[in-house]
Order: sequence, then C-alpha cells, then structure tokens
Amino acid sequence: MQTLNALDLYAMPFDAAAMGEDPWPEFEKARSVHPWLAKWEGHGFVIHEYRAMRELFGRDDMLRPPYADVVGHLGQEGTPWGRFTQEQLISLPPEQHKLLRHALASRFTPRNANELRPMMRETVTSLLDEWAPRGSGRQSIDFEEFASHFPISVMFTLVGAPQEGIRLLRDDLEAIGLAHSYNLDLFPRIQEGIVRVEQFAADCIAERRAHPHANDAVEDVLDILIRTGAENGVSDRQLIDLIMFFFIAGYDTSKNVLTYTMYTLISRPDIYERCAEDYDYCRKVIEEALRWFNPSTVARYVDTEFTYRDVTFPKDAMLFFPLSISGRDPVTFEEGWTFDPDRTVAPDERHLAFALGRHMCLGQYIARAQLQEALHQVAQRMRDPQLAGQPGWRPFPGAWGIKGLPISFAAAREVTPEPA
Ligand code: HEM
Repeated sequence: MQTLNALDLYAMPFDAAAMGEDPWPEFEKARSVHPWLAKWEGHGFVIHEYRAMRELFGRDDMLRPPYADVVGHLGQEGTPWGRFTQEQLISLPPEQHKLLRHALASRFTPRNANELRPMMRETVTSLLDEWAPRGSGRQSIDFEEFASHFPISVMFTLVGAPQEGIRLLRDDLEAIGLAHSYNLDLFPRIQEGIVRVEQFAADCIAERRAHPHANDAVEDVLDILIRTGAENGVSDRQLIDLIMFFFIAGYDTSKNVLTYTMYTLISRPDIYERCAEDYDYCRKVIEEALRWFNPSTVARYVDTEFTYRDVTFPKDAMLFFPLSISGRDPVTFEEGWTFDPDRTVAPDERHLAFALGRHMCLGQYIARAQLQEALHQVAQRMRDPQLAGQPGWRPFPGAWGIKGLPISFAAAREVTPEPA
C-alpha cells in the first residue's frame, strides 16, 4: 500500500502550449511511469486511465466537486467569477443540488431534446444560409467561428433572447471557458464576461415575467426554469445562476466537439459524405466523435480518504480526470486510434464525455441532438471540405479544443424547383 504523495509520478506539462496541440505523447510518457496516475505540479494528481476514471469519477460518496475550493486556490474570492463558481449548480450542497436536479431532470429527457429539433434545424439552416450560401462556389471560412454561433444561437432561442446579443455574449463565453485552464492573466477578461452574462440572464427572466408566454404555448427552457424554480422555492439569485450555467456549460463544449468533428472528417470523406445522406448515421458519428475527442478535464477533491488499487488517497487531495483523452486509452480501446462510427461499444466501454455520477451532464440529450442536426446539414451544405491553414489550439485543461480551423469547401448548389 502506498499513499498518493509518496509515489514517483510523471509531471504533466498542462501549462505548455504543446499540450493543447497534441496531448497524447505526454500521456504516453505518464503511462510509462505509472499505469494510471500522474501529477500536475502545484495543483494535484491526474487520473489518466479510462478504467480508473470510470471507476472513480462517479464516486460521489468519496469525492466532492472542486469549484468552491478552486476559487480560493486561484485567489478569486469576492470576484464575480468567484461568487458564481462557488454558488452554481455543481457547487451546491448535496441536498440542495439533489432537489434542483430532480426538479430539472424530468425536463431534460431525450424526448424533450427531440421536441427541440425543429428549432435546432431552423437555427442551423439560417446560419448556413449566411456562412455557406447555396450556389456561391468555393468558400473559405474559419469553421470554429462558424461553429461558435450554433450552440449559442440555439441557447438564445431556448430562452427566447433577442439574437442581437449573440456576438457580445459569444466573446464573453469564449473567455469564461478558459477559466479552468488556471491562467491568472485571463481573469480580468473572465470577470468582465461574467458580469455581462449575469446581467443578460437577469434581463431574460425580467422580460419573460413581464411578457409571459400564453398558457397553451410550448414551454421553452426559460419557461421551464422559471416554473420549476417557483414550484421548488428557488431564489431569483439561483435562477440567474442556473441560466448563466446553462449558457456556460453548453457553449464551448458543443462548439469544440463540432469543430473537432469537422477537423477529423476532413480526412475521412467517406464518413463525411455519408453524413450528408444519412441522418441516422450522424447520431453514430457524433457518439464516436465524443469518444474520439471531448473538451473536458474535470476535477474533484478527495472528501473521504479511500484506497484504490493499493494507493491511498488522502482527504483534500485534488484530482484531475482528463475525460477528453479517455476514449483513446490503449488499455481499454484496442482500436482506439481508428475513428469508426460503426464500432460495437460494450456497456463498460461507453465514452465519458458527459461524465458520471450525480453531476452527469444534464444537457447531454440537447447536446447530442444539436450536434447531430448540425452535422447532417453542414455535410450537405459544405461539400468537399479541405484544410486551408493550420488549426490553433486552446489550452489543454479547461474547455480544450481547436481555436481557429481555416477550411475551404464547395457550397451546395441552388435548389432547382421541381417542374410544375
Ligand atoms: C458536447 C457538449 C457537452 C459536453 C461534452 C458536456 C460535458 C459535461 C460534463 C463533463 C459535466 C460534468 C462536470 C462535473 O461533474 O464537474 C457536465 C455537467 C453539466 N452540463 Fe454539460 N456538456 C455538454 C453540453 C451541455 C449543454 C448543451 C448543456 C445545457 C443545455 C449542459 C448542461 C450541463 C449541466 C446543467 C451540468 C451540471 C449538472 C449537475 O451538476 O447536476 N451541458 N457537462
């Protein structure tokens, strides 16, 4: 038996820019020192094996979410980001979280996500009309920028917010998404963004209360949050935080997955072509894409000392789970380096993109639905995509992904009306 602190572990260079571009060789080095553990100097320990992540991450009885403690760790107490991070959904005391989650969960089912599909379809069509007009020949765009409009446009529609605010809020969400890379230089911009997103959420609620939807109208996400809040005694402060959280949680997660999927499929035209033709196949491609790449490295603190595979984890040790690279772990996934949407997935080998346990992603069905809708139409409208420059990379921990994906594509032809 050994304690965590006594182990000789590989120090992951999470702060190095090269990690963002290609993290896998570093994990290979970590694996050669210890099969499932490494460290992030100055912060904590890294669980880098799929099986260990799967067996440990969902252990809510032994681990606690880090967000409240991270604020102190980064010296951000008393700031707008600090306040929000300490009080948001994942940081709530377990009983309060359970109540709120239970109230919301019945509204975030696959069926509810399916009801939102027509709106998602319309949103992606109108974005493509702007970014890939039919009949416009060969075009060059930054696909990441295009993709960044999609989840936020969907979220705006879900809360009935005016689309004019998108550009400003998009930049704010982009900045806020970098908070968990722990780079203190970024915090002034992050604080600015939080203040604006908070004001935006408060305005959305005030506007809806002033002009409620008719009783027989289909509820959007804002109606659901306001009603669920009223039925469960949720304060206005918590309601604002919830809406902020939905924006933050749903933005660069979905955007980064869509962008990385395009990056991957540029070199797999066989799969891309099929996505244009076969709507159902897009669902499989998105599931495989979530194994292949996802943006999250999530952290936890040890709340109760425990022993796992002969290693004792002391109370208050900080642990990082790079879910992002878990799907290509060579120990579990023999063919992990092949992108294969038709692969058979055993129940204990499912991807961990949406995490596990009591904080498992509430928006997962919305995320899946919007990614599938987007991929199908993108593949129809952006034909023969090619890289038109080198992609840039966001820092590895936090919301990791591509920062700038220059591509060129042939716009789809004009639709010729059927003869009468
Ligand atoms: C591909 C897209 C997405 C990915 C990869 C993703 C990933 C995650 C992960 C890993 C967590 C767990 C965090 C933790 O335990 O510390 C989480 C939680 C959460 N996500 Fe997502 N997410 C995505 C999209 C969304 C969307 C679109 C929404 C909102 C509509 C959303 C709402 C939430 C919420 C509310 C939680 C917290 C649940 C709770 O504490 O009970 N996510 N997500």
